Amino acid sequence: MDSYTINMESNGILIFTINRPEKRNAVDYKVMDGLLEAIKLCEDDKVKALAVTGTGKAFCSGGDLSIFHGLITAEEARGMLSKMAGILYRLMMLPKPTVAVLNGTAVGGGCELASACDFRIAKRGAKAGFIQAGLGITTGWGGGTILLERLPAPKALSMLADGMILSSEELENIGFIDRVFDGGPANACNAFLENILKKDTDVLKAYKNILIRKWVSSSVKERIEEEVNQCAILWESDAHHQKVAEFFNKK
Ligand SMILES: CC[C@@H](C(=O)O)C(=O)SCCNC(=O)CCNC(=O)[C@H](O)C(C)(C)COP(=O)(O)OP(=O)(O)OC[C@H]1O[C@@H](n2cnc3c(N)ncnc32)[C@H](O)[C@@H]1OP(=O)(O)O
Repeated sequence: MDSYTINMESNGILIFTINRPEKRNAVDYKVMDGLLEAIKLCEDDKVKALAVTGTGKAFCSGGDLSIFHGLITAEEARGMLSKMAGILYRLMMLPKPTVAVLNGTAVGGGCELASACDFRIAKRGAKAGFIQAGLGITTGWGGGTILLERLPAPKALSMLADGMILSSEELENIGFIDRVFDGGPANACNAFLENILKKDTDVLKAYKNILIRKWVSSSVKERIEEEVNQCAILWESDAHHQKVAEFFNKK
């Protein structure tokens, strides 16, 4: 089974779907490469917007712990964190509208992936939370820096530091989710983007470029690199490795 699919819809939406439902769509290196492939495909003028979603009952459960648990030292973790942070930076800076379609649960790095998109819509009943703090680390893919660009600081900081998993309605109240939908993710995504898709691609790019210029001038890239380093240092702590071991021992 492929770890991801990429589909071009006739209305101009390129849909990237993580297809690892048996691991709740955890991100491994193949998924990272798939995201890069989708970002590259967005250079085509036919693509007006990018949607990111997941198969099954989860959107994304963050990094694949069965693989990344093997990264012990800060140096080992830094390579993986830095790779995904670079991808999320490119996703954030994509000069086209992007939407994360939360078909279900998003935790940890799954929330970082969602944050890197311009918009987030969630199926009613979906839950999401930046659970990293409870694992003895911070966000390590740049998601903390990105979230602080999306939400007012107190809201972003409470999501990050509380590390709570919130309901779709709570996430909408806090401003993390732009719309809660009922029914299928594909229809919801089309409906959410309907008016945007009617506009000229150059207009959409111009608006996105206003944001991109702001992020470049406020050194988002450098701030993300600092976040990666900070997380790498916490990663090698016994507290972190113990928490991950506890997740697997719960079975
Ligand atoms: C590493 C990068 C870092 C960052 O920088 O942000 C992070 O992402 S830290 C966060 C890492 N993620 C987690 O800690 C989440 C772990 N998963 C869960 O808490 C739960 O699975 C869930 C996402 C809330 C879903 O719960 P539920 O629907 O009840 O499913 P199960 O728990 O029974 O899981 C089913 C199946 O999937 C495997 N699984 C789930 N998440 C991951 C993961 N992140 N990595 C690897 N495998 C994962 C889980 O082990 C189960 O497998 P089986 O027992 O073999 O069926």
